[in-house]
Amino acid sequence: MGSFIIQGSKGLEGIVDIGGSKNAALPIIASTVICPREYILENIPDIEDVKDMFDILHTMGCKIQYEDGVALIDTRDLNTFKVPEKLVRKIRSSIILMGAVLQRTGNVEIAYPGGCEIGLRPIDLHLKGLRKLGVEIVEKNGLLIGTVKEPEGIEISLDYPSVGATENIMLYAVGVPGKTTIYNPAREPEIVDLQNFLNICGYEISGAGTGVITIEGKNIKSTETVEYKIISDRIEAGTYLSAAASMKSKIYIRNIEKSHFKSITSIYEDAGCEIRETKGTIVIKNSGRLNAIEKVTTQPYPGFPTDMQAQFMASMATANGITIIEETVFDSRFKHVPELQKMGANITTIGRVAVVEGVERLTGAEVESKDLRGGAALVIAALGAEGTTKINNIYHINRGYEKFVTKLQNLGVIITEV
Ligand SMILES: CC(=O)N[C@H]1[C@@H](OP(=O)(O)OP(=O)(O)OC[C@H]2O[C@@H](n3ccc(=O)[nH]c3=O)[C@H](O)[C@@H]2O)O[C@H](CO)[C@@H](O)[C@@H]1O
Ligand SMILES: C=C(OP(=O)(O)O)C(=O)O
Repeated sequence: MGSFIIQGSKGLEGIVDIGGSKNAALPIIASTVICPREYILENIPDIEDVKDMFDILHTMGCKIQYEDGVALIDTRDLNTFKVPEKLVRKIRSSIILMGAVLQRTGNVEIAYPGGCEIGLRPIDLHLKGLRKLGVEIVEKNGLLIGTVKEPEGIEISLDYPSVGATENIMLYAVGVPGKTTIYNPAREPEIVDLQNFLNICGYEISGAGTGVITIEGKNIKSTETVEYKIISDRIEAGTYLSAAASMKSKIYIRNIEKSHFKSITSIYEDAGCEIRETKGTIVIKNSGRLNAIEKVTTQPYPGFPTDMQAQFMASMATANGITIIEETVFDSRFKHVPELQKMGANITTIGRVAVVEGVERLTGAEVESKDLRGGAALVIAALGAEGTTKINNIYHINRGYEKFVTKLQNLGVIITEV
């Protein structure tokens, strides 16, 4: 599964270029199956999850070429409504194919999805939404079998602003006759990107990023090639920001949309970092030990993202004072805590609350990455630790970070992948 070996250092310096957003690219790639045509997608990150999504589409008959961040996808020869089970179980976004394949073929056969093990992660809201839109769904031998029966636009109110459920409903509803309205949808920038992409394809969606999304069902006949550029990854940007903030550093983070991660930058400013923005670039400077933040609670967008909780915790592990971190989005997202403790962090958890008492410095140790962001948190902890850290099981990290080793090396980090 591979390991990173990281030498603790005194600080980061240099420039890092942020790649395309994992959580925007995956549903957009999935949505190319809805309409049989060719697509040219730019800024697709070179990460394991994207490779798995390509494998799924390829297995279903689509043609894919990928080079230098550009994917050419041809979905005209999709030849099945059965989504390959093994691959579906590897990644989270595979479930979005449920809505997309149903819209294309009227049927779907799909397993429960994989992704980070950070809690229960049910898909009841996805299924409830699709059923309301006229899809019959039964479960057989662990597979979900969906058939379009009476498609009709309707009002759907989500009990929770689930990212995946919002996307799945959008992908199916684009071609459902009539008007579908989603109340309390997820408002993440990745949902706005999905709306923008679908509208360029010719569909009619409005309201993404607000509390109501409206979809006018349309039957697209166009075969014209669609070109689209994916937004940059706010969580990747936030991860480099956390890394720089954890030590005496000055780095330039390029290719970002600052408005997408205000909740992250404002917390690091409160902790004592200097953050400036010029067009598309952030300069972050930290000249001393961070100040602890009294309390941070993860929330759906525009709140502080759960996907930054672990990295933030790693920063606060050496801050001056006590930080309380509450995880409200997922029920089991503290698997990095015992690993940080092995490095000398003083963290206590009570249910979904972690109390982090900053220590002067962490020490290198052999630790294990249990999930994507927890793994990134261990890298951040290792950067400022005394001595060498070995992080095992880095598969999880490579699922979501493009050229992680090279980008860190460019910032002066001594890191090798073995
Ligand atoms: C590939 C992708 O885009 N992944 C992101 C997506 O995951 P994902 O789409 O899985 O996250 P959701 O927003 O759906 O989940 C948020 C919460 O809602 C619950 N829930 C969700 C659906 C459902 O049917 N029933 C239910 O109870 C989940 O268990 C969880 O507690 O959004 C999360 C929240 O921002 C991010 O951490 C993930 O990085
Ligand atoms: C939880 C994450 O990913 P996924 O939903 O793909 O497991 C993440 O990106 O932090």
